[in-house]
Amino acid sequence: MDEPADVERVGVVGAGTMGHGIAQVAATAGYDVTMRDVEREYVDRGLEGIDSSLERLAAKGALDEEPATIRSRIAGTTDLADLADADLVVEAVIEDLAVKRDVFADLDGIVDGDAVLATNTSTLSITEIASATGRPERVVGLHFMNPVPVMDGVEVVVGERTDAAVVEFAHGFAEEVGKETWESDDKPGFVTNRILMPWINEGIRAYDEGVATREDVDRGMRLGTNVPMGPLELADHIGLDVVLDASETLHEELGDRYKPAYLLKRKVAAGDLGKKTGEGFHVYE
Ligand SMILES: NC(=O)c1ccc[n+]([C@@H]2O[C@H](COP(=O)([O-])OP(=O)(O)OC[C@H]3O[C@@H](n4cnc5c(N)ncnc54)[C@H](O)[C@@H]3O)[C@@H](O)[C@H]2O)c1
Repeated sequence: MDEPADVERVGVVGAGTMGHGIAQVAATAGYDVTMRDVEREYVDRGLEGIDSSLERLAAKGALDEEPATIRSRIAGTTDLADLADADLVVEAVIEDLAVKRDVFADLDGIVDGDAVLATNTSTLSITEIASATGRPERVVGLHFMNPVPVMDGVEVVVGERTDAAVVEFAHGFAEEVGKETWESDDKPGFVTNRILMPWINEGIRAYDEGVATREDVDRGMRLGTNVPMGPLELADHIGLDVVLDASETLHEELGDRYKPAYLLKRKVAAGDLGKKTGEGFHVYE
């Protein structure tokens, strides 16, 4: 099973920001999808997120099928065993190595030995996650970008033992769901977050040290470097807890130039996690 066209069912583990986006693009491409989270409430929130995103895309004329037809291909569950018949599973649970390794060990015992197991990790080692399974050659990084239905790219991350055919499969699957790809070796943060996280942390420090207002830190980078979002608004969009987890991994692996900004840690401690809690560096209505 190394051809994306042979995939019938895609399993997604985690129904949060990334998981429900991945489920949506897979179903839009015609795959049957089973999406799992730990609580029914989180599964339902993910399904609601998919419904509203599909409605928005339909209103813009961006879908070839009715939202209800796409949605009928997605099943939500709290039982990992319901992913047993998946040919590909994409994991998008919290950015915690121990949690991801547990999920992969469980998946390894549930899904067919031929199935590919992919992780959406932002910074963690594909090789360390893969070693929790008995099939490290069939484990690969499929790093989708946020928001998944909107962003054009997927980073394919190659672990120490990932089979070349599985790397090829990962590129092919991402293309099937409408994305362009690039490839990174299994090094902390891969291409994107190795470069993005220090940029965000430097934006936070610049604001904290009084270089400019938060609005002008974002405006300066938007207008001055032609990026769609400045560092503070991008951090809010990603989720400050996700930014802190990623920054801490990079700091641990790559040293002091990756140290998370003090204010980032203070905001996360206060529970101001960005758009998802209504306040991060900016306030959201
Ligand atoms: N947010 C981003 O911009 C972004 C971008 C690229 C990659 N990522 C990565 O994607 C992954 C998910 O991030 P997110 O932003 O969607 O986080 P999130 O907090 O929105 O969602 C994570 C979900 O995983 C669920 N979960 C936790 N343990 C689980 C388990 N054992 N089984 C099933 N579900 C479980 C949680 O209940 C939650 O709903 C992380 O590895 C993150 O680093 C995030």
